[in-house]
Amino acid sequence: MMLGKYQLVSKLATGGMAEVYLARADGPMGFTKALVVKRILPHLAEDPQFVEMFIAEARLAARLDHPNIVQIFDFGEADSTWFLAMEYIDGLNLRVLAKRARAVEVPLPPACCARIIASACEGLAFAHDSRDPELGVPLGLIHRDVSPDNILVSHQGAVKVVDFGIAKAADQGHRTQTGVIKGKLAYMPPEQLRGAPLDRRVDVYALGMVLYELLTGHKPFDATTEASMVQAILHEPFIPAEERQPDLPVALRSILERALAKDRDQRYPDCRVFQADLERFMVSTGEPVGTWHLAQLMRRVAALSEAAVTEPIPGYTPGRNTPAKGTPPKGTPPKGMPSKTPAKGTPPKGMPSKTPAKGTPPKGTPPKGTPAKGIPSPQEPRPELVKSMERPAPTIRTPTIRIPESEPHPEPDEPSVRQRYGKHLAAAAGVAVLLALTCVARRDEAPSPKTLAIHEPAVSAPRATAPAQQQPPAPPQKAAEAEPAPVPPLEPPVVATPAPGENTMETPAGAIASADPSVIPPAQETMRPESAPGTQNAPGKNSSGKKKTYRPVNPNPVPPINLALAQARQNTGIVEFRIRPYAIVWVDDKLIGQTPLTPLELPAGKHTVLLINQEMGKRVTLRIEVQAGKPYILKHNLGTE
Ligand SMILES: Nc1ncnc2c1ncn2[C@@H]1O[C@H](COP(=O)(O)OP(=O)(O)OP(=O)(O)O)[C@@H](O)[C@H]1O
Repeated sequence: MMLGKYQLVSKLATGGMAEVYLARADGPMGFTKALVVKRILPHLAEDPQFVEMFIAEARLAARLDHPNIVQIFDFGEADSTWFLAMEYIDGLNLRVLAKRARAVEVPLPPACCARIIASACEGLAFAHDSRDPELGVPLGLIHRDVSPDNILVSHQGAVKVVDFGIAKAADQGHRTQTGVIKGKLAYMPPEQLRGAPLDRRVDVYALGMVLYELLTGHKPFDATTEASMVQAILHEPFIPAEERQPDLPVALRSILERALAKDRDQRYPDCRVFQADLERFMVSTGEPVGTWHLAQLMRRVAALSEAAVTEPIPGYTPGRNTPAKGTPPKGTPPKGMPSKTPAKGTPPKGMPSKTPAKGTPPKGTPPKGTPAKGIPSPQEPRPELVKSMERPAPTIRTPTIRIPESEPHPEPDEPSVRQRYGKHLAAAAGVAVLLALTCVARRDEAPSPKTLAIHEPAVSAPRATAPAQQQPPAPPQKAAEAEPAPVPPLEPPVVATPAPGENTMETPAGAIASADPSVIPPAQETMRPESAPGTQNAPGKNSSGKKKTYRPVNPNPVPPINLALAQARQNTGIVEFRIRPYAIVWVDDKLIGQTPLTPLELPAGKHTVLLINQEMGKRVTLRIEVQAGKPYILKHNLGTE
């Protein structure tokens, strides 16, 4: 789906007033860029107050250029709604990070928690100190909605504050309704609940709440209702963090006491002073804790989460018992699982994608919670890269491609349906009350090397694959360990004659499927490398030695793979992706799109394919080698990972 000039690839989250999408911008000469597009929820797009708030976010956030604040690229109106385009953060928000860490029993080290909050302090302090570029006067900008959802940690360990949606500059005070509470209740200091004028200390308090949660895994109050939460924030002392976490360093207890003081005069006066205390604590530990350490933490959590999710689930029935997004199945032993190769780099560079096949889920609407109907059971075969060609090929060869490690990959956040504590405080006699509030995964060590079996498709006519389908696939990891050989090129392709209604994605290893037209998307385009026809270039490079770029080919209608091949250039091959149940596909760090996709034209040579299924918590890296003039079908069942 397009929004303005942006291709929306998949939804990352639905917030209180907007939807957040992973998106891609395509430019001339194959230029592409992955980014995030945030657009006002349809039912709010006609509400002038929300539109104004959204536009205010754009105006304010666009002024902020700081490493700890998500950068805004663009802002505009399209399809009767407003949107923001911003930097894509390849990582997790703190809510998800803490949840996943808990699920796999990876403690968040106090020093790492301090590092995260100190970095967020730095970003917020920058915002607080920002000045009008023309007048030079302080803007009086405060965030007012700091929460674990609005602080992101990238896989590279960068900490970024997002969502200045309700940020308010001092000079905009007249535009804000008196008594309206915005932000998330649990993170609001007393003065915000009382509807008092706010200053930067509101963000100090909220950050203190986030720190408390990171350190203890709990909120400082045990309130179960909004009213009791308000009561507790206003009048009750918070539960001492050491009661929740007895071994909490004393210095951090003191820091929490000061950050969470009900009386803001007793609180840190600003985020810089707060940050300074956190930095002192980190220094006192005698160990450095920086970006690299956060990246390590992210990798560990991601790796264990992935391992947990991929553990065979007793009684698992695809389509019914699918574990929650990013949540390891109950009973999965989290300890002792192998850690995975660290993620490195950021994949977000995109390239044009394709149109979904008939009868397949549309882009941006991945199946919720459960795999698509017909997903193979976990016992079913490992991924296959199956070549195809329009002739029967009765024999099967299974050379393997070793996949030495996982590559960095984006791990889109879990879609969150959060409550927006939106509205209406009735402030009365010092006690305000309330509220109509609503709206709402690498490898540290060498992982088991993955092997991608490349089968010379033994495909005869429509249904010649039955015997092979009954064979369980050989464990590819073992094969890889035994054969750490260089990646072999793929064999000449074979395309099977389709059988009506056949879905070949479950075909076991060694058996090539048929090229069922129903799974070949009638997409609008494939990709073609920007290199001179007929030239043989180094893998990943064009004839001038520069990094390859890609451009869409085959305008409407898009041919099936064999036709795409016929139109391909001499030094390229065609790869079709058949991924179960679906995945966001990156090739060579370029975002392709979400399956189903039309066949992709790739330069001959080796390529890295990254498959991400956020709902299943899966991030799989595959290495493939493409030969010029040949079509391939990359089959992978994430359900059997
Ligand atoms: N630039 C980004 N890169 C990656 N993920 C992002 C980005 N911006 C937002 N997200 C994801 O989307 C979620 C919601 O974002 P955001 O808080 O900006 O939306 P919102 O609609 O303003 O939500 P709310 O107003 O309810 O706080 C974040 O928690 C994060 O997981």
